[in-house]
Amino acid sequence: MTVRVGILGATGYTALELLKILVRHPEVEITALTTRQEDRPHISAIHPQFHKVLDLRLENWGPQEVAQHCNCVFGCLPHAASASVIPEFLEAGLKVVDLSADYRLNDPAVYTQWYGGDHPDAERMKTTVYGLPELFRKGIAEAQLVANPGCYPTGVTLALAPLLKNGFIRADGIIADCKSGASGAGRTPKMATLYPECNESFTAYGVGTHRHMPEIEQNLTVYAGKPASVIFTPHLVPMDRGILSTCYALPDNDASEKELLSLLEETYANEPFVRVRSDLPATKHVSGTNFCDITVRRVKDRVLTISAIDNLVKGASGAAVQNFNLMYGFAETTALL
Ligand SMILES: NC(=O)C1=CN([C@@H]2O[C@H](COP(=O)(O)OP(=O)(O)OC[C@H]3O[C@@H](n4cnc5c(N)ncnc54)[C@H](OP(=O)(O)O)[C@@H]3O)[C@@H](O)[C@H]2O)C=CC1
Ligand SMILES: CC(=O)N[C@@H](CCC(=O)OP(=O)(O)O)C(=O)O
Repeated sequence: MTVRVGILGATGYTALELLKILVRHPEVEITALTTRQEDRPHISAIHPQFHKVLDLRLENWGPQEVAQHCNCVFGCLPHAASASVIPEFLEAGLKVVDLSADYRLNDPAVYTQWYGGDHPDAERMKTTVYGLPELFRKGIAEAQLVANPGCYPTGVTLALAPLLKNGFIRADGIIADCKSGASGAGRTPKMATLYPECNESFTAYGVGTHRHMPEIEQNLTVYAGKPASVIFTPHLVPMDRGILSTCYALPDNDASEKELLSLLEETYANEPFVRVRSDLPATKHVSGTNFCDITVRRVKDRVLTISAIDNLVKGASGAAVQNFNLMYGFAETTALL
């Protein structure tokens, strides 16, 4: 079965990473790439990586034109822009993997608090499946719309959720200290990620105000069944890609470091994309891959987790293809290993 696939916002970084994966996917034909540009640029003019690989032009198409060419779309648009078009694709019968944050939270009041304004599609957001297969696989296969997780929440949630669910850490007092490469901010120019601003510099941002804080709390609360409270602080690191997350939690039992590690190993024993390690993860070890590497340590009166992902792969486009594979009944690892 060949799925005709479209990518919305094809000039950006997550789209570039999706294309790299999808051109190798045996069950995919890429049939639509969209941009707001009017001049129908060839894909190789936007992403020169695809010279002699993909012969397709980007189109300034609306949902109806895209729907005529596709069975499935990946939404690589900014927040809000995504929710303004996704309902039309769903009504036209397409499947959608949305990489934006628009359908990740399931409480419209929390959305309003963190994103401002009312959600334009509030009823749908309440029930949209959150696409982190390792913890919420049930439901993805049957879903028409999957909300792909945020990059920071992916690394933090995979590390902490099993420890919380199994009573190894407390739900209060969790700290997530995370560092991201600049591609996390997208290709659309922003002051903070201009080369002279971020090169040879290292800064925190969004302290106490970042929208991934409620997403992390929602994930932990839903998975563990305990209301979790997390202080999340992101940092911008002068590297292209990768996220390293160091989390600090209060223990809820007397488990040794070995027992903590064993729990994570057992939880993820059959997961192709989570590697529980006794040594320390690094962004270089996962760069360009769909892996999340995790370790856990017991230091004084705290449990520490350290996890590494590539923000553009397991934190975005790799996870999106993992979800796509589940939605279409393909082997979950297709085009990803
Ligand atoms: N970068 C990352 O690591 C991650 C990103 N995400 C999310 O994925 C989505 C895409 O991110 P990314 O690829 O990095 O972003 P980019 O800034 O690289 O690309 C965004 C794309 O959206 C299009 N676009 C921008 N503004 C609008 C608008 N108002 N209406 C319609 N189209 C618009 C642009 O296309 P054009 O200008 O050609 O029209 C561009 O191709 C975002 O929601 C982001 O938050 C999620 C996880 C990780
Ligand atoms: C370095 C950097 O700027 N990172 C982005 C994370 C983007 C992302 O993954 O998430 P969303 O899809 O929720 O936007 C940020 O902090 O906004």
